[in-house]
Amino acid sequence: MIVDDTLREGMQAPGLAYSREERLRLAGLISRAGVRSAIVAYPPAHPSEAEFTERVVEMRLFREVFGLGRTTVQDAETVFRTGAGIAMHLPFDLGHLDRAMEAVRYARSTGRPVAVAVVNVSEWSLERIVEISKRLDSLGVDIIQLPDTLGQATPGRMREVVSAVASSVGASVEVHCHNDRGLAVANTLAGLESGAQRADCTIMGIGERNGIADLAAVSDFATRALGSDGLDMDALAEAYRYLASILVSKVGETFLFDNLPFFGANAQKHTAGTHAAFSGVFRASEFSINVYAGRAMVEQILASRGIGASEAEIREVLARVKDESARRGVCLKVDDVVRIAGDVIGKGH
Ligand SMILES: CC(=O)SCCNC(=O)CCNC(=O)[C@H](O)C(C)(C)COP(=O)(O)OP(=O)(O)OC[C@H]1O[C@@H](n2cnc3c(N)ncnc32)[C@H](O)[C@@H]1OP(=O)(O)O
Ligand SMILES: O=C(O)CCC(=O)C(=O)O
Repeated sequence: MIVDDTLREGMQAPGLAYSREERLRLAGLISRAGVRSAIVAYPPAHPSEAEFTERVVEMRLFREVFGLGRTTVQDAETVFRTGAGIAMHLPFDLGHLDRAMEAVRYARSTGRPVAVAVVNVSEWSLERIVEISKRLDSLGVDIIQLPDTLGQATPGRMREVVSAVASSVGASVEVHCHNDRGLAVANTLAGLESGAQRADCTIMGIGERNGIADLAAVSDFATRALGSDGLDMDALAEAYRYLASILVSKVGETFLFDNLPFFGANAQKHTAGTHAAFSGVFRASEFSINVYAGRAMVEQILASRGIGASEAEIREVLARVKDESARRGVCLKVDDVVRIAGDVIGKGH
């Protein structure tokens, strides 16, 4: 099954933030193409994300709607309140696995569908991935997602990981492959051939850094080779055209080159706040700033400009950055963060 991630992962593409109207129109076009499952937003990031998720649930655009959050009880509650299924990602280190499992247990207790991402499958040992997957399976999660978060896997590695997990669990297996080495589609297809029933994809393959697997390519393969229900390609083409127009107007034509593996600059940019917080795993020091920013990202941006701020000031700057990005439906620049910091820090003196 194709799982659309354009509405959530897509908003991690460098330079992109949707307005509410753009995002709703895009959701309608994706639904009209016949996509049945979608991860639509990250509700714990900002009230606008929760509100959008609620709206998509109410509109019944997809058979399954998921909101994403961390493996914490608080994030699971926030997603639960939207009416959506609860998708959660593990942290990028394995220090607090028991706490993460408690949050998964809580999510399961709500009765909603639960998907959990065992992140970073190109980096962790096969034994560890299988062990964690079995623990998740014993808690009764519906979907175990296997993301190649850093985009470093090969098709052989995805085959190995997916076969090992799929043969050890009863849950459905979903793949989510990043494109840093240009292998997102190949790795996703390798996952589908090895026992994954579900694949996360985005229109034009957009997403964090230079994105994930392209939806049309994966859908075409799934239809031809695996006998999946096909999508309406004419309707899908309209969604592609619409997203291309958003990208050109908001990011500019440079996006085309910047998003290439190897040569483009996007592979060195982060949008996800949680990535900036794990700087030992994610090394980029350039940021695309929207509602997905976090405290660590703001702190790093201010430090790069030699601006010191207290914890409370950083939180206040972050809240204003997110509000402004959501209100204007655009990404902010580093200079905007500095301007906002000037207001916040100035106010306190
Ligand atoms: C693999 C993926 O790409 S999954 C998608 C990730 N997407 C995003 O991160 C976008 C949305 N993110 C956000 O809006 C923000 O990062 C928030 C709301 C989640 C958190 O914001 P902040 O509280 O300001 O924290 P910040 O982003 O700086 O750091 C993330 C915090 O979450 C913690 N964390 C990250 N992942 C997890 C997890 N799975 N379970 C528990 N804690 C986690 C980090 O350790 C860090 O904690 P700390 O603040 O105690 O250091
Ligand atoms: O859990 C998810 O749906 C997303 C995970 C993800 O984006 C990643 O690990 O790259």
